[in-house]
Order: sequence, then C-alpha cells, then structure tokens
Amino acid sequence: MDIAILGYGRMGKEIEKAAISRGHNIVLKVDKDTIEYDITEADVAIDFSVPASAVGNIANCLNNGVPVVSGTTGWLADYEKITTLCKQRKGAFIYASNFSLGVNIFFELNKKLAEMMAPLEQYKVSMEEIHHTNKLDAPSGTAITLAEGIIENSAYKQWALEVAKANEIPIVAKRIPEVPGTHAVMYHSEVDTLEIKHTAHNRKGFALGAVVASEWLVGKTGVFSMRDVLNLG
Ligand SMILES: NC(=O)C1=CN([C@@H]2O[C@H](COP(=O)(O)OP(=O)(O)OC[C@H]3O[C@@H](n4cnc5c(N)ncnc54)[C@H](OP(=O)(O)O)[C@@H]3O)[C@@H](O)[C@H]2O)C=CC1
Ligand SMILES: O=C(O)C1=N[C@H](C(=O)O)C[C@H](O)C1
Repeated sequence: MDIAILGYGRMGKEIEKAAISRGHNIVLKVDKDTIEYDITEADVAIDFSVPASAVGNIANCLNNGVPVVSGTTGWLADYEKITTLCKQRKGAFIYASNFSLGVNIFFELNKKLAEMMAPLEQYKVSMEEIHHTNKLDAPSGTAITLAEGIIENSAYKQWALEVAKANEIPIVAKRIPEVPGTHAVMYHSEVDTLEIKHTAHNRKGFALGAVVASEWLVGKTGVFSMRDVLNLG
C-alpha cells in the first residue's frame, strides 16, 4: 500500500520502519512545515501528530476519500465531529488511544476486573500513567480509555487528575525522561492492593499496531476501533 504519514516525529519515524518492513511504500511525510500536499496520493493515511493538528489532518483525509488511522491523543473533544464527517463522506476511520496488542488486551482485562471489583466496596481504584517529558497531554489517552472502561463497569462516574472526589477515579500522571508509556490500575483496600500494569519497552508495538490497523481499514467504510481490528468481540 501507499501510506501517508501525518506527523513525522517519534511515532512517525517508527511507523515508517514498521510499514517498510511489511512491504509498504511511504508516499508522503507531512510535518508542521509541510506547505502543500495531495493526500490522494496515498491509499491510507496514518496520523500521529499533535493534538492541535489532528482534527484538521483527519478531516482533510476524510474530505478527500482517504481512509485514516489516528493515534494522536488529546483531541477527543472533537471525536463526534470527526465520526459524523466520516459517516457523511462514507469514509473509513479508526482512532485508538493505544495501538499495541498488549494494551488492547490490557483494556479488556481492565473492564473484566472493574466488573469483578464493582460489588467490593472495601476497594478503591486509582490509576498511574508514566510517559516521557515531551508528552503534550495529561492524562494520556490510554489512561482515559482505561478510566472509561472502569466507569462503564462500576459505580465510578468520572476520572480526575490527582485529587478525586468520591465516585471519581484519581489518575496520577508522571513525566520521566525517555519512558515510552506505562499504565497501572490499582485497587487498594486496608489489607491489600491488587494491581494490573502494562509497560511498553519501546514504541515498536504502537507502530506495528497502527500499520496493521491501516492494512485492515483499506476497502472498508465506517468508524472502527482496535477491538474490530483485533477481533476482540
Ligand atoms: N495511539 C498510540 O498507540 C500512540 C499515540 N501516541 C500519540 O501520538 C502523538 C505523536 O506522538 P510522538 O510521535 O511521540 O510526538 P512527536 O512530537 O515526536 O511527533 C509529532 C509530530 O507532529 C508534527 N506536527 C506538528 N504539527 C503538525 C501538522 N499540522 N501536521 C502534521 N504533523 C504535525 C510535529 O512537528 P514539530 O515537532 O515540528 O511540532 C512532530 O514532528 C501524540 O499525540 C501521542 O500521544 C504516541 C504513541 C502511541
Ligand atoms: O505520547 C506518547 O508517547 C504516548 N501516547 C499514547 C497515550 O496518550 O496514551 C499512547 C502511549 O502511551 C504513548
């Protein structure tokens, strides 16, 4: 396939390597300083840019009939606007806060665990995410997806950074140089702590997942998720 990479930073460069290793061509690399480009040169676009540019980049793909995979986090206030546009244009779109196989299994485990812990009032949930110091958004998109998975399956109503009220899930976001991405969900009681945790050792799993998602998306119409790509039910 001919792939456009929108955002040629840490992830864009990792995606280029993963795509080439799977036999694809990179026909466009779009960065902040790219002045004009024709997105229709690509069979599919993969956007890992910055929160402020993601919506414009995705809309440009959809308006030009190019399927688009987005991993950029921090723009979800506009998610509905994008899914509406995708449906109007009969386009194809996937967003995932995390494209790695391990985290997508972690998302499923997290929902199951939340369901099991919900009746146990002696346990209080909390979350921690750790990322590199260049990350623009907090909490991470992955942490938000994890919190939503708990909210769907328990009496918790909302998440909050650091200080949380009753019925809110407290999320601690730490920034430490070079950390690719660590997420933990903890249930504390007076007598013990139960914890599930995912630690990315590098960015290869995110990049491979995004390329696999782009292969899966081409030829389809609709709004999809990694659950669809990985057939997780
Ligand atoms: N879903 C997932 O699995 C993962 C998601 N992410 C997310 O992906 C995003 C990118 O992460 P990362 O690669 O580490 O960040 P980087 O900052 O390394 O890369 C982002 C790139 O986008 C460029 N950019 C800025 N404006 C535009 C624009 N208008 N169009 C295209 N590109 C632009 C930036 O250029 P400049 O530096 O010049 O501003 C930079 O090169 C983040 O939102 C991050 O949270 C990261 C890893 C996994
Ligand atoms: O910015 C990052 O680096 C990452 N961002 C994603 C997120 O916000 O969840 C995914 C991964 O944790 C790395």
